[in-house]
Amino acid sequence: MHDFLGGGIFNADGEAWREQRKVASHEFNTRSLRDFVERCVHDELHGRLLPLLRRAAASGASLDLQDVLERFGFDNICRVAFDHDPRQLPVDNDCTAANADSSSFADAFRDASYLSVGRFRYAIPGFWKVKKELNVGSERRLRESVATVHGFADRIIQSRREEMRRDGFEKHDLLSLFMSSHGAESSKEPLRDVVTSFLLAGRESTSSALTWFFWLLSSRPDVQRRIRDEMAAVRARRPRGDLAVGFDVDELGEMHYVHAAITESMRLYPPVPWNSMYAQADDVLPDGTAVKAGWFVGYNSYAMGRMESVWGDDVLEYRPERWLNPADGAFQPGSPFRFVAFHAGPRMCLAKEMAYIQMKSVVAGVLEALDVAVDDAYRPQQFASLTLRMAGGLPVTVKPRRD
Ligand code: HEM
Repeated sequence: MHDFLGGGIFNADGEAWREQRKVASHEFNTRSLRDFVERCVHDELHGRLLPLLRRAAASGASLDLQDVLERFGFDNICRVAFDHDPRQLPVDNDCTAANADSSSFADAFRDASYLSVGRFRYAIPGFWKVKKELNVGSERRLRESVATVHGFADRIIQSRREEMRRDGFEKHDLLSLFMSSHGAESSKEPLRDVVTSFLLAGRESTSSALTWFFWLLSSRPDVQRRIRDEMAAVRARRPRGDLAVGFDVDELGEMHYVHAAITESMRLYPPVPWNSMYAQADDVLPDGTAVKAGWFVGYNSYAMGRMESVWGDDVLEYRPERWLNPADGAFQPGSPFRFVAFHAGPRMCLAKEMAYIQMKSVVAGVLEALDVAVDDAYRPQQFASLTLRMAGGLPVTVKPRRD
């Protein structure tokens, strides 16, 4: 993975990492970034995703919802991360609109992440190092993919530098925010690592969460009903004559049941199903377990979300209500050390709120207009790369909403 991310801002050591995380954490929480994220999600949802689903509804054609959501996620994160539009979702049926440079970047990015993870799957650990030395097979393909990704990121950084020299720090995307706090002329490699770190973190995470969510929902009309009732109640609170399309961030914040339904789905199907950390120095965990320098420490969010001792007898049941306060129906998050889908502690996901804005917008936008059906007999096979995906995708049919 390190070859792919390079030193990675989030892989830096000790003090340097703490400082970088502080800057990033501040930027992720600025109002201007929140507004920018809201705008990007709104454009991609109402300009591309919903029109594409409506076209599928009109033609009756089945489509792979996982693929569609991954394209949506990639377009979206590229805009948020560096204000670039790779156009992986077609606009008005025009598939040729996808930018060719961006498409080869998207393919290379996907290949690089799968091939990097593949290094952990060898029967002889470390065998990939031999292949890397000889530059053969998967290691040769990985080197080529990484070169494509780096070349693309370098072009983005170069053009942003030129824009900034010309127009000043005008933009609100993450790369621009980083360049403005670190200096636009700082060396290319750390900035390239910023771009790849953000893409890696944001590319498949929300699409994985949404794919499993829509599959679960397809067999739970009761949950779908409650989501639609909540959306209708939020709309009803709008001032008369306010016909704005979609929901803004404040309205999404009022949707406690939608929040619970998505969270409950991630408990059972966490987008990052396992994770591991490398100890740079001897350490002791809070429960007294000693960890030696050079050890890997892993945790399995998928297994933790299914432990009876943590969640109770109904652990395998999809029950959004477990996240709601029975008194007022408000979402109650609980400890991040219990629900670890976003990790917990100092390395917790920086973009959790941003991810929820994106996911809740999609859920509300789709369910307000459409019915999404999955064949009852369909049993998705899990495929864990960096994220938990469905091996054969999620074939769905879409219809205009009936009720
Ligand atoms: C449902 C969606 C998401 C889930 C479940 C999720 C989960 C996670 C997890 C488990 C980590 C810890 C990884 C590790 O330490 O190895 C993480 C870190 C991170 N995530 Fe997310 N993530 C999501 C969406 C996003 C999005 C959309 C972004 C946008 C860029 C993002 C940005 C980050 C960043 C920058 C980190 C690194 C934090 C650090 O190491 O200090 N995530 N995320």
